[in-house]
Amino acid sequence: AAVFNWPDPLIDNIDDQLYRPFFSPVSTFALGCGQRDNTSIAAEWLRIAYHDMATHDIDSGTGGLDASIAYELDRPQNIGVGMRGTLEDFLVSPIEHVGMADVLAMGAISAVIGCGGPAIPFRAGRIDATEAGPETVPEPQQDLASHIESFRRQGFSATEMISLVACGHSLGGVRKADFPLIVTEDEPTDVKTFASTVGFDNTVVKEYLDGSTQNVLVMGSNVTTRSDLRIFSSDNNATMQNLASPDSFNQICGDLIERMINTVPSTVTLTEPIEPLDFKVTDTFLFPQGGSLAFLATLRIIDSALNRTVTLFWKERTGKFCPDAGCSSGSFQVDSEAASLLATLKGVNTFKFYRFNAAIDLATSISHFWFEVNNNDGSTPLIVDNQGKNFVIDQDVLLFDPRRTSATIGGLIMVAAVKNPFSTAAVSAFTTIKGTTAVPVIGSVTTNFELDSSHPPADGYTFYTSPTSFLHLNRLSDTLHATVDGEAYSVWVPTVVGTGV
Ligand code: HEM
Repeated sequence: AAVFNWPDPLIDNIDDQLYRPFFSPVSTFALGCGQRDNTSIAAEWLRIAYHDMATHDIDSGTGGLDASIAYELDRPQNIGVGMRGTLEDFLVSPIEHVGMADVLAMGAISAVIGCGGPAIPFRAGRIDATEAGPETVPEPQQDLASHIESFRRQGFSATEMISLVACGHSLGGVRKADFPLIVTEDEPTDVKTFASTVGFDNTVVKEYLDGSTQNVLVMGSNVTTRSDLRIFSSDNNATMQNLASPDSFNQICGDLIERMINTVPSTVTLTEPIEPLDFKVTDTFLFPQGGSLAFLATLRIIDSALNRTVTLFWKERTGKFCPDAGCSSGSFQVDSEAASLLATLKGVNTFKFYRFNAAIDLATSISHFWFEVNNNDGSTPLIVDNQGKNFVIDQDVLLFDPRRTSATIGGLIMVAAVKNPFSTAAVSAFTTIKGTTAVPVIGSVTTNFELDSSHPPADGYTFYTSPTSFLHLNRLSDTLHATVDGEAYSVWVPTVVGTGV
């Protein structure tokens, strides 16, 4: 599994989206296989992942799951309200380090488990395309040879094609409004579902084999568009027979959908699978306050029956202030939070958040920190120190100041603290901003900060603030950058609400 070397905004954020419910639509909207548009949210999420991936060309190594679908929505092959609807579901989910392509891939995993299917490992690191890919999504009126060639180009054999289509068509169905030549006028429903059950299971296979299927791509009156029939029967039903066992259906579909979401351009390298982290440092803030440096930090631990105490330790950046064992502070608050469905499928039900608020000596500052976790059961306390490397604070010159930052009706007024600049520092924020319903693609903007007239210099720091023209309301994440006395600094600001943290 992927190792979390703090700070790592990519793994940090993905872990939150996958394993903390209510952090992101990704882990919540598709729960319970909830219905929408006469089919399910999950069906819409799974279909878009396939269509986005279907631009892959194994021969040239181009295309794949890269969110190019956002530029391809006007094509007939991508017709359907679910496509735009899904991108709208996810408008709030990307950040600077996590693109829409990773979000679509997480969505596919959530769709499958939300409807009772298998848990699929998630690897991160997809890169969003900046333009449309080729028009290579298979369509129902094409012949079998074209479909075999489409799937070959996407990286799947003819047998895998049969399985992947059966897996995908376990969910949802075909809309009359979008496909009037397939779901014809005489059909009583607006959506003709592929199977008689809503969940992610092999009903679509069983009903095909026993002849009771209502799948309109198998038995619809329009023979030209019976693509599922041509595909399913292309090896005399051998693959469909194999999928008739629920276990092999789950196994094969889990593996193939995993390969589907991991189909990316050859220039992209994905991380190892991201499992729930045993120990995760989160919500760290360092800023000058009342004669010292306030240091807020949280250690998230997978909950167990143990009655733990956790202590934060740190060492000075310059000079001597702390005892040899390090300065220390106990947690002031412990919160519990239920884990997401995906986490529970991996045996993790609850997280505990040990929160710290330490006052750091201003003159000697802080260079690194670590934690001691005591299970209070006689065992040796565990040291949590970023795999032996410590949690290193790389600089204290440019800091994000959450307490001087304020939320107004117009959005966030961000404040950065710069340590003792000899000359005026050039401070700016690189802000990732939400796409819109019309253009569901994330963007970014760089904003120069101004000397903060409402916060005079204090504790050896000078404050800079975002101008009122700052695009606050659409912000997804920020990195602050500054040039201070000729040196460049940056600080990653995780998505937080403005005041007081
Ligand atoms: C030859 C290949 C395929 C063809 C011709 C095809 C065709 C179609 C058509 C015409 C629809 C109806 C869409 C709508 O009305 O909104 C549909 C729905 C769907 N397809 Fe496919 N499909 C293919 C492969 C796949 C694959 C490989 C997957 C995923 C692994 C997939 C997943 C879905 C899902 C989940 C839906 C339901 C969407 C909803 O209810 O909103 N399809 N497909």
